[in-house]
Amino acid sequence: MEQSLLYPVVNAVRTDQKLDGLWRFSFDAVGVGPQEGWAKHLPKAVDMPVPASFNDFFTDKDAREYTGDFWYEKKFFVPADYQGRFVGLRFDAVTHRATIYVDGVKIRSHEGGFLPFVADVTDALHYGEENTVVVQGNNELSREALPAGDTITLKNGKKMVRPFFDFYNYSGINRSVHLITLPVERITDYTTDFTLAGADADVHYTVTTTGDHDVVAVLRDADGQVVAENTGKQGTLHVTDAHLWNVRAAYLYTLTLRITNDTTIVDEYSAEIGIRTIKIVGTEIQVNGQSVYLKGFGRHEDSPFAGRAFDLNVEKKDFSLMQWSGANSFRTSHYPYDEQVYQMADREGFLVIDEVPAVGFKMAAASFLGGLNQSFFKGPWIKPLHAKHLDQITDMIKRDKNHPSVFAWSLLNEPDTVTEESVPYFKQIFAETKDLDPQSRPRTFSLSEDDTIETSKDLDFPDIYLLNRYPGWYHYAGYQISDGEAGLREEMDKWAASGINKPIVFTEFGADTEAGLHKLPSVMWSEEYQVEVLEMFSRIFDSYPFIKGEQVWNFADFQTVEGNMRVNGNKKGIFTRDRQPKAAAFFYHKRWTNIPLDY
Ligand SMILES: CCC[C@@H]1NC[C@@H](O)[C@H](O)[C@H]1C(=O)O
Repeated sequence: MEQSLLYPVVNAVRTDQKLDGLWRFSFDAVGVGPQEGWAKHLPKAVDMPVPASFNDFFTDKDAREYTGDFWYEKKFFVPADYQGRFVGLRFDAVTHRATIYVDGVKIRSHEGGFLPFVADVTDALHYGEENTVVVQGNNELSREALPAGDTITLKNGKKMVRPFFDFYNYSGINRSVHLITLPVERITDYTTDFTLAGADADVHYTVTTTGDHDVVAVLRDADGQVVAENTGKQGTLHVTDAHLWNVRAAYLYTLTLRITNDTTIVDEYSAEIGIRTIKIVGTEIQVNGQSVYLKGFGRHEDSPFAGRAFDLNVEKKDFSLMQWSGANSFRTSHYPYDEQVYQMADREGFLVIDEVPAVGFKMAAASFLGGLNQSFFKGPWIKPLHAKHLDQITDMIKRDKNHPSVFAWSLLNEPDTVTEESVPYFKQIFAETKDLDPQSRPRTFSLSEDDTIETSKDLDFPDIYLLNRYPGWYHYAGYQISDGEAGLREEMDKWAASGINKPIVFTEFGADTEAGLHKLPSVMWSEEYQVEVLEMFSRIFDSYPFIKGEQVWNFADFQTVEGNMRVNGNKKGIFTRDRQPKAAAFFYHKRWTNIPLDY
């Protein structure tokens, strides 16, 4: 668990310099790096952009599919006047694990390819001189790490991953690297929670610091006017006539936390916050006491050239298309996204299901890829896996807890929940994560086709049921789709008869579609057929009042491993990978712009 995951800011007492750009890069297939001194300097290297996945820059398959250790190096100057401050290198994400060296000195390691970590380099730097940072990365998969998979060795000695999940194992320094300096006595974390009282609101806050000086909290409205302030490392800011943050009607205040020593500012941290409440009331998802219906997408951080890298240009385009489609929500399938995504969602009033990469926890997927056919939760890998799973849930909530857009935490995607062995695992992880979120937002996970109201052993745990269902594609497809609709209606009737008192959100449904393929009457893979599948699901969503959301799979076509069921990736996108609309995009533009928020 990281000590601080505050997003870097620049002010009178904090600095943030991005080290993005071209780094030196080298594979290390035979693992000679450590003994050959690569921690100090890479003997030979190519230029590699950061942030970016390295895979798609290469033209030879050994390089694109490379599995194992890889090394990055960057020289950076450290001003003399940084001495006496905390100096850190913040990696927004290195996939899947990394060890950091400065001038040959090992600083730390980190496991988890989709969450940030800070290397404290304060005592390792040469101040007033140029320094060298080296990153030893690794992208192997295993059953005891997230996301789950296998790494095999081919007869030619080369390693290869076999993911138990359906997105390409893009690897590298996928998000920005920051050189940050902070005061020695500083703010390391803060929490916010809200209560509404008529037109007023109370902002309950706590602040964690490294010292004993007190903290002043100041809240400003969108016009920069102070609306409340309080002294104390915890307290309540009372806001008269509060302007609430609402779905697709965002309003953001600025919370400024300051450590002062008489007149001097020791440290200061400001962030945008949205005053809103999230509650599950029976089968309703309520924002500020109003029921909301989720319209939107499962997504991926995925685009041509830079792979899984965060790209602000792509993100801006994606939000523009989501707004055009009439969406109001998305799931960060299947891993926490770059912090800037949540900042955009805060500003645009989107609701976000925030998900950790606990994907592939189902041997069926492995057997689909030629793995074992046993209960995933019975394997010897479960103990080390659980530790990493808990660590990544903890850091995801620590990092994202103050975003008004985040309304639920998804702790797994499509795990095996039909075996008795899964129950103790779920019981433990849900118990351990119960109090991590000061706002006690719903915790959930998605249920695959196998995990129904009759077969799943773990239905007591989630606060919302997320269903991933594929009649019309993986079964009852083509001309048999009418059986698929009948079957899903039968399942929904069973949920209805069960007296469930929790909301259901469909977080995956759809059909692979080759853009530009048209057929009358339709056939599978045609744009016309994708619309028929989505129309079928829409009829069902409109038939059951406890269905409180539809997040179609997927926003855009995305890269996967190669396979006889993938045509250069997963083509279930409503948009193509270069973000052009298929017919289904116009279907949703029409459907969602005519569905009211409290549908
Ligand atoms: C039947 C499982 C469906 C599966 N669910 C997880 C997603 O990450 C995949 O992309 C999706 C698919 O195969 O399209």
